[in-house]
Amino acid sequence: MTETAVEARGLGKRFGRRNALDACSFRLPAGRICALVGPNGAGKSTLLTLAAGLARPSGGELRVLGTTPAEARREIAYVAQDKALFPQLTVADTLRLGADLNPGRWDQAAAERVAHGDGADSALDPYAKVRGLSGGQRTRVALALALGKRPALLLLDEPVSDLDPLARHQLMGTLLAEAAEHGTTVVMSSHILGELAGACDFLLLLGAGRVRMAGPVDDLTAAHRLVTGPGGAAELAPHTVIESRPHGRGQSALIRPEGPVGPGWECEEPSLEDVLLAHLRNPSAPALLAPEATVRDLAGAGVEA
Ligand SMILES: Nc1ncnc2c1ncn2[C@@H]1O[C@H](COP(=O)(O)OP(=O)(O)OP(=O)(O)O)[C@@H](O)[C@H]1O
Repeated sequence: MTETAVEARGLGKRFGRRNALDACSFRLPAGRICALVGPNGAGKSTLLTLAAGLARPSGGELRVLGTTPAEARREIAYVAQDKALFPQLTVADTLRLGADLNPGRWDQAAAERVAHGDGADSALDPYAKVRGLSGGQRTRVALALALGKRPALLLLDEPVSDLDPLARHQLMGTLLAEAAEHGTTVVMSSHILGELAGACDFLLLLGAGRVRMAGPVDDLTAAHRLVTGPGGAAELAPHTVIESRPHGRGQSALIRPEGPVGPGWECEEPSLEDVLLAHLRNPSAPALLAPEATVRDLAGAGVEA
């Protein structure tokens, strides 16, 4: 097994004159559960499509599981936003198709756990046709197909947006268990920031097609401080200020400290959601790549970080 699940070097994808991805360089170590975050149009789905081998980059390079996405396809499962399924098949037939398409690696028990959940209330009728299922139920069938394949890399495009809270909770638990037991790498795009913190240990934040932040969640939150104090914004000038706003008679800010913060400022470590919201509100904040997310010998590759 390679120690790097996904590695992008100067990756670009253009649609006409628009850059959906532009000079993206980052590394995702294997076995991580990576949240892929960014505003609408940031390039998340484009990146997942390239990683799944369903489109080709316009520039740069993308390596998946140590090879090209096309070569790695057997090891990859991808659930797109539109959850493409055969509407005329039943749930049971869909899972049987998954077994037929993945001989020697299909895990029926894992697929059924995802499709039917824990509670009797949420269990899907195996004889129900896909076309008669609700959006969230279809999502569960698509996720069951993906997890039943026992992929080394699981790419999920907004998997939780239409799941009920119990199904979301179960899915997050399943992903954590898969990563722990089988070393599966998961990349999951989502706008539901509050739910990512518990499940994801790695983050990739995109903005306007560029990498704005990448690295282990703990390292990224530890690199920031939420500060509140009576001073003016000028007092924070030595630090990288991601976002600053008036707070009572003083100031409250999210910063990347470049040394000790002056006296009088209350300092605390922010949550992942605090860090993400501040970066989303300030698209021009300087990018941050943790060492673990940095492509090795990038200079040798002639690519800008
Ligand atoms: N097939 C396509 N043809 C033309 N432009 C496209 C195509 N796919 C994506 N784009 C453009 O590329 C940019 C990135 O789109 P993408 O779907 O990757 O964003 P996203 O981060 O997944 O957004 P969202 O959060 O809304 O799902 C957008 O400006 C979009 O309009």
